[in-house]
Parts: sequence; C-alpha cells; structure tokens
Amino acid sequence: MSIDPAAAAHAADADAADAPAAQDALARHGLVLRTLAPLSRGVDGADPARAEHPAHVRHTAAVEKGFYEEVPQGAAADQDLGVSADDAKVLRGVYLAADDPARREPVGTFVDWTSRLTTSPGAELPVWMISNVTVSPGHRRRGILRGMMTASLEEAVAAGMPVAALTASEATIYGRFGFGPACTGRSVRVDVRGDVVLAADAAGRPDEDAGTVLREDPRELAGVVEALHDRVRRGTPGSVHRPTGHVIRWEDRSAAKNDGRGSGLFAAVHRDADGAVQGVALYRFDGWEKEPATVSVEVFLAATDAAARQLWRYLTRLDLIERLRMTRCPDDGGLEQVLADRRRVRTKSVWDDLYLRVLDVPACLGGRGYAPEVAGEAVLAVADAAGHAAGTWRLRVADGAGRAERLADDARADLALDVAHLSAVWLGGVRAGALVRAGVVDEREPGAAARLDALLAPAAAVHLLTGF
Ligand SMILES: CC(=O)SCCNC(=O)CCNC(=O)[C@H](O)C(C)(C)COP(=O)(O)OP(=O)(O)OC[C@H]1O[C@@H](n2cnc3c(N)ncnc32)[C@H](O)[C@@H]1OP(=O)(O)O
Repeated sequence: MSIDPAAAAHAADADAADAPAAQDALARHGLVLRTLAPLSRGVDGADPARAEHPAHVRHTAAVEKGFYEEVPQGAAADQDLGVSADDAKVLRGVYLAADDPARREPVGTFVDWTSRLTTSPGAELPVWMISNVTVSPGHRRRGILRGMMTASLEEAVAAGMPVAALTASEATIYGRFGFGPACTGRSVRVDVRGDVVLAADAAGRPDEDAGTVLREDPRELAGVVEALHDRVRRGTPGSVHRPTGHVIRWEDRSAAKNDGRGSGLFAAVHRDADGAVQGVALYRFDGWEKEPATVSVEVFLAATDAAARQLWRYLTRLDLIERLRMTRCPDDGGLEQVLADRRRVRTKSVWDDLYLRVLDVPACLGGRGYAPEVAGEAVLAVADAAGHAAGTWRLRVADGAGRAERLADDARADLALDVAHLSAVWLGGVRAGALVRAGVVDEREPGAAARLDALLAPAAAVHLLTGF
C-alpha cells in the first residue's frame, strides 16, 4: 500500500474530539467526531497549501454541498483556506469510523471560532461563533448535530466563553440547544422613481458641512471599509467583529468571482468636511435585463447620522435607477424616517437573524451597559437542559452597570424562563413581556416582565451588521 504524504501529514491534524458523551452517542451509529486543527498562513503570508490539508479541503466541500452550493476550486479554494486560517476556525466533522478524513468527506460538519460581540454601545464580550452546520442527507436525525453542538459548547464553556452565536437556516433547530433569536433582520425595496426627497430636506433642515460622496473602486479601498465597520459595529449591539470573508467581499477580491479581478461592485464613500471617511455604501447594478432597473445595496455603513443621510441622498438619486434593494437593513423603522415619503420603503422580508446562547449568566448580564437612569433588580430562574446557565440569578442594575449573582435554586424568582429566552432578551432586542404573552416565559410576580424590559432596554437598535 502506498502512503499518500498529504494524507499522512493530515493524520496528525485530525483527532477524535475530547467529548466522551457525544462520542459514545455517535459510536452507536459507527460514527466518530473529529476536530481538524486550525490552519495558519505560511511565513510569507501565503494561503495554506491545499495539497497539505486535504481533510480541510474535503470538509469545506462537504459544507458547500450541504447548502447546495458550488464547491470552490483552484484559487477560490486557496482563498477559503486563508480565510479559515485568519479567523482561526476550528473545523469539526463527524466521519464514518473507518474513514480517513483526508480521503473522505465528513457526514456532519460544524465550524466554530472566537470573535467579539458588541453588547451595548462601547461594550463587548468574547463570543463563540458557530457556522457551517450540515449533515449529509443519508445521515440525518441520528444525533449528529446534537453530538457536534454538545462537544462545541462544552469546549466553549471550558475556554471561559460567556456566550455563543449563530445565524440559523430554520427557526426551529436551535432553541433546544439554548439559542434564542436576539434580533431580526429585514430586506427592503426602495422605490426611487422620480424625485426622492429626504425628510430633513422637506423640513427645511438640509445638512450643513455635508462633506462629499464619491463613487470609488472598492478594490482601491484596502482597509477603509473594515475600519469603518469596526467603528460602526462597536456602537451596534448584536454586531460581531467582521469575519475575514466579508473583508474580501467588501474589497471585491473574491477569487470565486471573475478570477478575483472584481465583480462590478461600486463604493459610495462619504467623507466629512475634514476628509475623514464617515460612511460607505457598497452596491451593484442588477443588469439592464431587470425591470425595474435595480441597484442592490450590499453594505451600508455610516458612523454618523449626517453620513447616513448623505449616502441615502446619493443612492436615491442614482440616474436611470428605479429601485434599490437592500438586505440586512436595521429593523427599527429608521429608514422610513429618513425619507419624506415613507411609503417608498417596502419591507420585503423580516427574519430571525442573530441567535445567541448565554453560557455564563454573570458574565453576560455584567458584560453590557445599562441606561444610567434605570435602577432595579430582577430574580430569574433559568432552566438549561445542558446545565451551563441553569440556576436562580439576581440581576441588580444601578449607575449604568449590572451585576448578577447566583441565589439558592429555590429562591423566589420574579420570572422563570429557559436559557433560550434569556438569550433572546439579554441585549434588549426582544421583550420579555412578549414572551410572557406568548406563554413561554412564566411571570411569577406581577409586572416583572415590564420591569426586566425597562432594565434591559438597549441604547441603540440591536442589529447584526454582518452575517457569518
Ligand atoms: C448555524 C448554521 O450553520 S445553520 C445551518 C443548518 N444546516 C442546514 O440547514 C443544512 C440542511 N440541514 C441539515 O444539514 C440537518 O438537517 C441539520 C443540521 C439541520 C440537523 O442535523 P441532524 O444531525 O439531523 O440533527 P440531530 O439528529 O442531531 O437532531 C437534534 C435534534 O434537533 C431536531 N432537529 C433537527 N433538525 C431539525 C429541523 N430542521 N427542524 C426542527 N428540528 C430539528 C431533531 O429532531 C432532534 O431533536 P431531539 O434531540 O430533541 O429529539
């Protein structure tokens, strides 16, 4: 038997994960959970070589097939490995026990890595990010997702991570693992036929020192969008530090499109009177075949209200364009207020966007800001099937800060709720009162949900700027 040097090199990378309970459950189906070591770039910064990491390449292929996507080839595959290295992604895979990860694709995939989550303007916590969850059609409903999730969350807790995050393909999958939807996203269409007037202009309050908006080439804006995103996301609860894949898209460098030579993305860059970049919209034309003539706004970032208004003036006045499409528009009604005619904005869809999973209750409740004028306390009895957040906790809020302490399990609680619901209300984007009315949270003291909502009210709309 000949030895494939690439497979041999990889064998050291792929180890059975140290998660005995999950392994036992999978072993009953002849399966094993393995973790592939994170990749690193070469000394010269080069993408990791595909030939040296066949198990990672096969794992990535399984993910793409799991979402019915094309498997990246050549330079695009190299770029994917580079992204994985930059984010220090941990690839978990469930394999048939006899299979060599370097030669066979896993039947289950799961990727996690650490990032930073804005919890309130100016405050952030480390976050355990989860993505690329797939199970091959022939192996569904045998506990593969459960095994991977259990192992991943146990590792997150062991690493001291306070919270985990994901975005979900279906709303019914992750509640059982303690995840709750913490904010919604929405896509909108804006009718820009004729003269579009901004509300501020109609009110005779045009922006003074409005700066300039110039059309620029995203490929010549290295680092600019990334830096702006970082400023904006630090003020946006529910947003995470940019995943590297987004930086590549922002700079139109994706090797999967047009061999990395650019894909027709435009940048509108707002600079203030001092020349500092305060806003960027990235957009592309949907083509002359499409009616009405449409521009898709793929990214909209504004660090100031004036920059946002200037970008909307620019976008709504693009010649020959009749409609703007925008996904991941904040679901706070803000855009409707910007335009004099709010009916130009039509919400196309609204979805449960960021799912959070509290792992450490004191770290989460103490790791966000609170309005300085609110003070009070709430005792929460939290149920958690996995045990991580279970217990009765007293949150005390005063002087803009919160502190949570564990009480005896049988201490009298104001509200009893599952960790998925605590995770949903934590940042203030979902109201506990709505969950009580829905019959899923138990209000044990009259008015307790309204009091908790007042304590948790967010200082800015909870919104996920970048999917992951
Ligand atoms: C973060 C992300 O990446 S989101 C993307 C998720 N992936 C996809 O949507 C790709 C297509 N779907 C799949 O690959 C699979 O069906 C998965 C990953 C959703 C589920 O994988 P499976 O291995 O079949 O799940 P598993 O057998 O571990 O089920 C665990 C539990 O979740 C439940 N469950 C699994 N899938 C679903 C679903 N789509 N809807 C509702 N419940 C579900 C199971 O019934 C089971 O419940 P129980 O333990 O309480 O009895």
